[in-house]
Amino acid sequence: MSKIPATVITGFLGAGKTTLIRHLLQNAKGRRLALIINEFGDVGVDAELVKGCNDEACPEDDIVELANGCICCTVADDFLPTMMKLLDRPNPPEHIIIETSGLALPKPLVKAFQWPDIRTRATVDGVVALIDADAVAAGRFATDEAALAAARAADPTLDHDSPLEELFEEQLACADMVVLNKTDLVSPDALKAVEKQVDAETRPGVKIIRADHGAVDIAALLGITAAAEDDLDSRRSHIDDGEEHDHDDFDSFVQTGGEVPDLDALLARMGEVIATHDVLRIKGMVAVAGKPSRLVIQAVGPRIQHFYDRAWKGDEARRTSLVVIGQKGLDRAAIEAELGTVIA
Ligand SMILES: Nc1nc2c(ncn2[C@@H]2O[C@H](COP(=O)(O)OP(=O)(O)OP(=O)(O)O)[C@@H](O)[C@H]2O)c(=O)[nH]1
Repeated sequence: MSKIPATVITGFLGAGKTTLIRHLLQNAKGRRLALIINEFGDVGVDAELVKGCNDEACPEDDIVELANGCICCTVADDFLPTMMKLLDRPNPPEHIIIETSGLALPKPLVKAFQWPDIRTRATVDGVVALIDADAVAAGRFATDEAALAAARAADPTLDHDSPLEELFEEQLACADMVVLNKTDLVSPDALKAVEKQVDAETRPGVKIIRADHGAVDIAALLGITAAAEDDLDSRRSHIDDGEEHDHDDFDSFVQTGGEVPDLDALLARMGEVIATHDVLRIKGMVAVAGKPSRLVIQAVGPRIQHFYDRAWKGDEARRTSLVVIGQKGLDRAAIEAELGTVIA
């Protein structure tokens, strides 16, 4: 029996994983795909957006959400049973795509493919790491040496680099292919510098391809045949050295409310909140007063994007829900108060 290939899509918060997967589904060329989506924060925006594709390549039944925290920490409880269910279907998918949360370490997930129940029936075709070229060029993953020294002085047990840098290294070290995304936002010279920085973190021979809005040819992405689960030792991870990985370095919460009376006021306030509190990511759905459609809002660092995705359904409450993610110490009360002034 041939094994069902699975592709793991990793990459930091907002790198463009969902965008790439939507592109993949829309260009699946007749392949039947199943999707496992793991998201940080429980608003389920990614799954909603992917389901919104309404694509034959991946009907809603083939999209599974894993919302109980990061996939790397819930492998046994969530991921394995989900995989078994997909593999046990009378008509299993041709290829499984797994979107990890932006804070997940890919290695424990790849390791799960060594479990006896899975190993004979599925294989990791490839780990694809998405990189936000704009964020790398802006130095978001570089260590702020002064801040690190101060943190170590305050907590001598601190045993790793900045949490963002750690994830950047971790996700690239596990990759079989890197997609350098958001090339539209950086200059050619900056892109070359980013490529060099990325190349330094990958294993030898790993290909880096450039992309704009995750537009990568499905033939390049699927069918890498890496069997990554057989090659774990070459993929270095901080957890190999016995380091803990419990996501304590990040904080997140969901802010909910009613309608937003003035969208421009919300956008302006979000911009201020992101800058003041160094928020990494905000995403969610907004009920804008007087509008029949719901608004999807996305912020990655200082960049905020929004669009109306579909009409509110008759039985749906017109509510606003935003996931806010930042580094440890995020001032939730202050952010809630500031955003609360523009959400009813
Ligand atoms: N300018 C630009 N924006 C992009 C590109 N790719 C994605 N985006 C935008 O970046 C934001 C985040 O994209 P997502 O695809 O949701 O990122 P993600 O990696 O799935 O995010 P998380 O699941 O929260 O980690 C969205 O507003 C996208 O429209 C790109 O190539 N260029």
